[in-house]
Amino acid sequence: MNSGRSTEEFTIEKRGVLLIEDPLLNKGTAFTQEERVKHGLLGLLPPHVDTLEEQEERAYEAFCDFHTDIDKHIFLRQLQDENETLFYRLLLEHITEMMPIVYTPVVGLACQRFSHIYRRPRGIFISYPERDSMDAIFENIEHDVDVIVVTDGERILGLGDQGVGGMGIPIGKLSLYTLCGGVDPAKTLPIVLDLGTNNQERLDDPRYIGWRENRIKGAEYDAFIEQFVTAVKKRFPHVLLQWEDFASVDAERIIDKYRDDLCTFNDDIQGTAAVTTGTILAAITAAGGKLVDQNIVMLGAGSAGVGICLQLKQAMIDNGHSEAEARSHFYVIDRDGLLHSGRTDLDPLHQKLAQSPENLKGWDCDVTGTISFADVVRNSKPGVLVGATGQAGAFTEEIIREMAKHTNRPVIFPLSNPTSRAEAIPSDLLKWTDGKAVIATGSPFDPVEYNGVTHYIAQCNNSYIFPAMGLGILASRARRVTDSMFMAAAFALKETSPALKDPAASLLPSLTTIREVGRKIARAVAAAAIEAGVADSITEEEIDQRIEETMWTPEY
Ligand SMILES: NC(=O)c1ccc[n+]([C@@H]2O[C@H](COP(=O)([O-])OP(=O)(O)OC[C@H]3O[C@@H](n4cnc5c(N)ncnc54)[C@H](O)[C@@H]3O)[C@@H](O)[C@H]2O)c1
Ligand SMILES: O=C(O)C[C@H](O)C(=O)O
Ligand SMILES: [Mn+2]
Repeated sequence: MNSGRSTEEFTIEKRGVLLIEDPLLNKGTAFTQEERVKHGLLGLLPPHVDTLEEQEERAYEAFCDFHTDIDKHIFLRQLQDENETLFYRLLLEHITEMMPIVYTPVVGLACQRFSHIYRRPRGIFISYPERDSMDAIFENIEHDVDVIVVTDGERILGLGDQGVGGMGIPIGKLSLYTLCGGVDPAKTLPIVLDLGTNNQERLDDPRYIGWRENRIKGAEYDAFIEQFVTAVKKRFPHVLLQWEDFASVDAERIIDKYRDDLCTFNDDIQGTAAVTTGTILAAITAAGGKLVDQNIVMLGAGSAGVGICLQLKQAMIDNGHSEAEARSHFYVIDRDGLLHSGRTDLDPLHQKLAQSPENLKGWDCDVTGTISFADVVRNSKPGVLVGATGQAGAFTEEIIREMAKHTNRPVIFPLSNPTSRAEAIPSDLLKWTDGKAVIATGSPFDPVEYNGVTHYIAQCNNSYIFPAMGLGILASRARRVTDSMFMAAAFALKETSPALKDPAASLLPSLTTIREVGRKIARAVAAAAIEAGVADSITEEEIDQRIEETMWTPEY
């Protein structure tokens, strides 16, 4: 196991104040007397020598003294910038309480308030006017990097364009790479591409610390991305590059262009698809059903919605169904209603999910024009309903009651983040379905009591996938990221579902077991990478050994 890092290795160069100011090396009050003498720390620290446990207890006490989520977030981010070992130890001890503070939903607020709560830099900022200095920017990063998460800040959760404030997302996602996937924090790099913002509130804010211009789009945008990918490949040829929270049209174009060019994936498309496929499979299996017997309604046809449906469709095809047969089970709805082949406005990607007119015969509405969400639910009688719209309240009482009329265990996933953007809240869904709904949400929700029964709400968030994906990729040294690796991750996740053993349990395992779940998914991902020929062949034992070697644990 890769635990802590040896002070010996690093302190050759860093002594005294510089050592204490490096969050990757700092131990604060836990530097031993011997280390204090050796590394020029005498007098720079109070006399008592703490253990990591004592430091963690003090930090937790301080955390509890903050009463708002944003203050708690600021405290934890500061701790991360002071002492990463302590930060991760604290998070591991209190993962259920603290993950929502460093990640979804509070990270959304932190992005909105980024320019106001800013303390010190982390990662790299590449702004449009500095586009010709990318190589110089990367040269300023002196350490090895295994994983980059990059955003351009245009679609931050369901909160829209946050410009440079989007940096909160790569920082939060990489914290989870370490917390959940055991990736060494010293080998991670958050990046924001600052191509301006069209958010007028940010542009008008005197505190805004991004490039104060409207967004660059079109050919200039594509040229900038090309420069970025070229610079990444030059400086870190083997890095895993994760794209996060780009506007749908850019997200899809970018991943299509670069997926065979370096080790890369888009989390909103592929990570979300895998977690949702795994969770839906768990829900259906727990209810004794089969995927191919389900009609699936997807509200929202952006990165997440399309990614999810394409992976589920592939899972049906892998199970022996024809493409047309598999497609007939999906009812995907965008702002203009159901995607169907009678529509002339569908791009090639959406055409892959368009319903054929034959399948709409006998519907009680006009099927030649706009077919609404209500029309679709009433006529298709879905067993599964997923929301990825970013629109709070999009799952109305009327529609949910209609769905519940036709199925015993309606599977309902309002996946939009943060909490304020959920398509419906679990307590309403249980009320409207008289306790029958099987629920998973994108943001965390407390368990709900309904008629004396406690319902545990799974958090169907790509956080169950991307950290484990990273671990599997690093352990197998995969050179590319294939769809088959995401399919393997989805099936491995499904196998960890507590609901498979106890239908009353949550669909997804508790966060307290996340590192164990991550190991299982990583094993499956590594095996799939070898199978796909994008990693060199090694035995299962070697995979396990590499996973343990890669896993970093917060210890001094
Ligand atoms: N739980 C997770 O792991 C997870 C992962 C990715 C995205 N998300 C969430 O999903 C939401 C969407 O993300 P995305 O990347 O797909 O964004 P996106 O902008 O690519 O897609 C949203 C789509 O929803 C459509 N839409 C909006 N309102 C609608 C309505 N009333 N009816 C039908 N369609 C409507 C939009 O036209 C757009 O196509 C966000 O809130 C995001 O936070 C959750
Ligand atoms: O960030 C999250 O919580 C999940 C997802 O990537 C999103 O964009 O909503
Ligand atoms: Mn995202």
